[in-house]
This record gives sequence, structure tokens and C-alpha cells, in this order.
Amino acid sequence: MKIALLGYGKMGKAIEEIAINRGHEIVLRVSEDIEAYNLDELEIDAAIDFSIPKAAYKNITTAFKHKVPVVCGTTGWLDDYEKVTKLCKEEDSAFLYASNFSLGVNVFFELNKKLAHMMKGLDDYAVEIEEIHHTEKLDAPSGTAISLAQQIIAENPNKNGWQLDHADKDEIPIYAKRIKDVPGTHTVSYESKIDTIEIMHMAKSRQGFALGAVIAAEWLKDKKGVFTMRDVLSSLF
Ligand SMILES: NC(=O)c1ccc[n+]([C@@H]2O[C@H](COP(=O)([O-])OP(=O)(O)OC[C@H]3O[C@@H](n4cnc5c(N)ncnc54)[C@H](O)[C@@H]3O)[C@@H](O)[C@H]2O)c1
Ligand SMILES: O=C(O)C1=N[C@H](C(=O)O)CCC1
Repeated sequence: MKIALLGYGKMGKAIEEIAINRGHEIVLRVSEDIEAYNLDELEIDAAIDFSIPKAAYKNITTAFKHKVPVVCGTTGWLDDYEKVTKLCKEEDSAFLYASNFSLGVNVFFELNKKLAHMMKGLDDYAVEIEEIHHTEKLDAPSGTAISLAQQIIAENPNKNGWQLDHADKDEIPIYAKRIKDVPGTHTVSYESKIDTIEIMHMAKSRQGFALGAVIAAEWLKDKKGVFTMRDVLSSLF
């Protein structure tokens, strides 16, 4: 496949290495305003966006206009998600966003949903989420922590939202910590006076995120519509 990297930072470089090892060609590396690049002559099969929150919307929608399918891992731009999916359908293009592309986190998501379902009637337990990432991360809380909160809210009628650092009784608190070089650690805890139940995922490197993004791009090629990582991994879950 011919791949365009929209964002060529820590993740862009990790994706490049894995994509080349899997036989793909990187035909474009975008590091600034996408309008500075010519997308038309490159016959791009898929774009993979790991850029910055304020660039993601323009990158994604520009790719759609050039009939290029987009895999997006950039977090912190989701206020525009509905607009993006509408435009994807209007342009007859293809789009796949995941807050976290690693297989391990996608297994963790399924565990989180199952645990939330089991805990929803147990009022003695208070739920909270903690995420830890490297100090260069621009957004807080992480996209993954938001996904975890949304999964719990979908299962538990007593929870209506989440908040960073504190929460009302009907909300889930998310605590975001920044520590040098941490690739990404997420913990969901249920605490009562008697005990604590915890599930945790700790990434050891960026390799899992990058591999998942390349697999998603391979899967998305020649498809039309809006998809999630659950579609890619449907044979597993
Ligand atoms: N979904 C996942 O699995 C996953 C995993 C890791 C990181 N992320 C997310 O991916 C994003 C990138 O993470 P990173 O660690 O590579 O960050 P990074 O800061 O290392 O890289 C971002 C790059 O984007 C570039 N950039 C700036 N403006 C741009 C523009 N207009 N168009 C394209 N690129 C532009 C910057 O020059 C920088 O090199 C973040 O939002 C992060 O939260 C998601
Ligand atoms: O390094 C980052 O930034 C990460 N961002 C994603 C998030 O916000 O959940 C995934 C984990 C790494």
C-alpha cells in the first residue's frame, strides 16, 4: 500500500517503521499545514493521522476531498467527530478513529465493559479512572480514558458523565498524571470500604499502537464508511 503519514512525530515514525516492515511504502510525510502538500499525484491508498488535536479535523477532511481513506489516532479533537463522519459519508470516503489502536487495550476495553456491567448495581463501590502518560502529551484526559468512561456510562444508568480531577456523584472522575517517557497506563478502579477491584493496562512502548494503526489501514483500504477498531477485530470479540 501507498501510505501518507499525517503527523511525523513519535507515532508517525513508529508507524513508518512497522509499515515498511510489512511491505508498504510511505509516499508522504506531513508535519505542518496539509495545504502545503500535493496529495493528488501520489496515488495514496490510505492516510494515517497521528498529528495534533488542532490539526486533525483539517487533515482528515482534506484527505476525504482527495478520496483518500483515513485512519486517525490523534486524540483531543472529538468535538468535531460528528462533522467528520457526516463529511465522510457525503464524500463517499472511509474513516476509522480509535482512541487506542493496541490489541491489548482493545481487549482491556472489552473487560472494562464486562466489569462495568457486573458493577452497575453495586452501589457501595465508587468507580474512578487514572491515566498516566509522558510529559509531552498535549491533551488531558487521554482519549483512551475518555473511551473507558464512555463504556462505563453506557453500562451504568447512575453515571451520566465524566470530569477531569473531580466528579459529582453521577459522574466518573478521571485523574491524569504526566511522568517522563511513560507510553500509556490506564487503570479503572472500583473502591468500597471493604476492598478494591482494579483492572490495568500498561503499554511498554508505542509499538502496539503503531502496529494496530497499520493493520487498521490495511483493513480500511477499498472500504467505504465509518468504522471502529471493533470492526477490525470483530473476529476476535
Ligand atoms: N490512538 C492511539 O493508539 C494513539 C497512540 C499514541 C498517540 N496517540 C495520539 O496521536 C497523536 C500524536 O502523538 P505523538 O506522540 O506522535 O505526538 P508528537 O508530538 O510526537 O507528534 C505530532 C506531530 O504532529 C506534527 N504536526 C503539527 N502540526 C501538524 C499538522 N498541521 N499536520 C500534520 N502534522 C502536524 C508535529 O510536528 C509533530 O511532529 C496525539 O494526539 C496522541 O494522543 C494516539
Ligand atoms: O502518547 C499518547 O499521547 C497516547 N495517546 C492516546 C490517548 O490519548 O489515549 C493513546 C495512548 C498514548
